[in-house]
Amino acid sequence: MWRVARSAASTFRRTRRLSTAISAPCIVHKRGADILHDPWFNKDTGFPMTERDRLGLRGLLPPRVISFEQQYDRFMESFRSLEKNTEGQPDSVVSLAKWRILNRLHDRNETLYYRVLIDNIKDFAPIIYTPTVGLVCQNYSGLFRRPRGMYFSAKDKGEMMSMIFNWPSTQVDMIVLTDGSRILGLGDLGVQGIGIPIGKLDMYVAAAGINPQRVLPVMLDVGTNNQKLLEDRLYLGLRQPRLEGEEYLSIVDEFVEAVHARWPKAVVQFEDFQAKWAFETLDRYRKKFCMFNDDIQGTAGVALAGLLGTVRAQGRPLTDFANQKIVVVGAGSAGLGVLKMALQAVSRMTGPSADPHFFLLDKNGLITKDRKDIDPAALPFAKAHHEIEGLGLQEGAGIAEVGTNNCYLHLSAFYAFQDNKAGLNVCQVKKVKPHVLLGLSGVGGIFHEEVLRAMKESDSVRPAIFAMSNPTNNAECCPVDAFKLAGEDIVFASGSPFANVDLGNGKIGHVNQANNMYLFPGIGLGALLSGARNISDTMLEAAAECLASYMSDDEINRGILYPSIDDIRDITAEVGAAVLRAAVAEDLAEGHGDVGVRELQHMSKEETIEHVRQNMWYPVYGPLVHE
Ligand SMILES: NC(=O)C1=CN([C@@H]2O[C@H](COP(=O)(O)OP(=O)(O)OC[C@H]3O[C@@H](n4cnc5c(N)ncnc54)[C@H](O)[C@@H]3O)[C@@H](O)[C@H]2O)C=CC1
Ligand SMILES: CC(=O)C(=O)O
Ligand SMILES: [Mg+2]
Repeated sequence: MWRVARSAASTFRRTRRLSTAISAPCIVHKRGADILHDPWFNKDTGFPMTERDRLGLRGLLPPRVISFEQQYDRFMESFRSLEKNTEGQPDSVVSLAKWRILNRLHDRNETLYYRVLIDNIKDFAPIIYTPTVGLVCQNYSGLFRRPRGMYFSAKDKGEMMSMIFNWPSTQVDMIVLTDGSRILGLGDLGVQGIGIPIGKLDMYVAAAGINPQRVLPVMLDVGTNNQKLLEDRLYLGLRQPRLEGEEYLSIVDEFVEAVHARWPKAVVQFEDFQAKWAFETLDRYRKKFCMFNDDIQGTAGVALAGLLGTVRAQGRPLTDFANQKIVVVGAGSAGLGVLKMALQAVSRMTGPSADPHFFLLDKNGLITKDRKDIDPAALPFAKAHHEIEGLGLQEGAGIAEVGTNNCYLHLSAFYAFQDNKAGLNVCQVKKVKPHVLLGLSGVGGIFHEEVLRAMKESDSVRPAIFAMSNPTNNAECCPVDAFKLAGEDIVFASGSPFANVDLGNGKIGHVNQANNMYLFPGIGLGALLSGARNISDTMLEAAAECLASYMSDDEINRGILYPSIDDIRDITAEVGAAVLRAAVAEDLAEGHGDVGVRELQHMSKEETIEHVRQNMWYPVYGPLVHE
């Protein structure tokens, strides 16, 4: 089941470029300046003379034709000089300046934008995705110049079925939807959360090769409970408290039905909903539509793949996963999603009477069966009295009012945090001696010095620390401190990117990025190309298994749990194929385009991967033909 082999991945990017160098003509319904102002078709100075004649562009551009490669180089030169010119300025200023220059290109010329994004994904993902996207959302109303995506608000009730036809593209394959209620670890950002669907869909184009003309970022604005935003005169969303209960659900229902009516085969990804609505909407729609919740389900698969990797890194057989003591800090949509999938994995390994060693904490500390008003979703992971009394633990152990006084990157800041002894009760880590400490709390710096030092006493020869909260400032700890305080042998992963740590003597502490970006593009693409009626647990497990088995033993031994982001298209092709095959095997597939189910059924695994690759869009200037 858990294959350990690397595909012929590294050759993929090169061959893909060659194979798409000649692209099919694209029909445009516009002429002249309208084309120049349409980022889907615009080539700027790259329009050849024949096209300038055909499309009424002669005279609207300077006479010299500049090649795609020259345009690419010119953009990269501008980007590099911006980097140079902003040297020494605060990180937030530099990050926003980089986001602006990329966003301007996105607004003007999508082909060039996606080419620079794909070719420089390692440098640009932190700008269009976490962490900078968080800053962009926080400053959205001020940064706003042009709309992107669609906005459905509580004031649009009864109108959504007609509004959906305002979207200019005839076909939509992927939709990412948020209500802005829990944006990364930044809380309720109301309409400003639209930056997240935009960033996620940029990753879909870059990683899964979804055609950018077929993606739709959506904001469902049902109000906000963020007082600061409600009082901000520039705030662009509805100035009203969030809708609740049936009122809220009726808005989501109406939107989902409108989408389904126009694009019945579109895959809908729910993103960054507060936990109660994340679970409720997943439950409500997952059997009716082809949808998934990325924070619950995508994160779970990525975390599980990483957790299985840590078992391999300990030199243990994968079945030893059932014996791992895992402390999860954060019992929201992400933390519960991870534990649910981990429990399923243990059950597959040991049978239905599985008794995993999971400990779950939320802001009120350790969750036990004594908890009053326990969240039903947390109940399967709540500890019974007899399970913890021997450890000297009790309900709420580790309870503390944790300030969100963020302390990252610099050890001195962490030490400052120690003055506030609140936070994760170090005794728990000392008493449990976990193999894995995994944070999905959204609370920056909560894995403070004492906690990290206590991980040295872990029962594992290779303890793992996953500080998965985003963006950077909300990470539970930074890798420099983790390697310094918990020991050089740890395996480390964070949700947002950090640099590897130089441990001296030529040794490197590898920093993994445990982010759902390694799975959601493949889940969406596999679901789309299979034409799945819905996205089942088996399809999600197939995605996680594929990621878990992608890394070689040598990489795992070096603490490398996930592929480089440079290989994101390759891993996405494999994950997409695994999801597609699972959909076919489960009889959920209906086929896509002119490839029917029977054809999908007859594809070998390698043929499926190749089929997925061949269906990835790649940015080149194709000939434009006026209708
Ligand atoms: N790396 C990745 O791929 C992903 C990371 N995340 C990150 O995970 C974080 C949480 O996301 P959700 O679960 O959706 O949020 P959520 O709001 O649903 O859950 C947060 C949980 O943390 C708990 N918590 C808050 N303060 C705490 C404290 N001091 N000690 C212990 N627990 C505490 C809360 O009680 C709650 O159970 C966010 O920062 C998000 O960015 C989420 C999804 C994917
Ligand atoms: C990565 C992601 O989905 C989150 O932090 O919410
Ligand atoms: Mg998310």
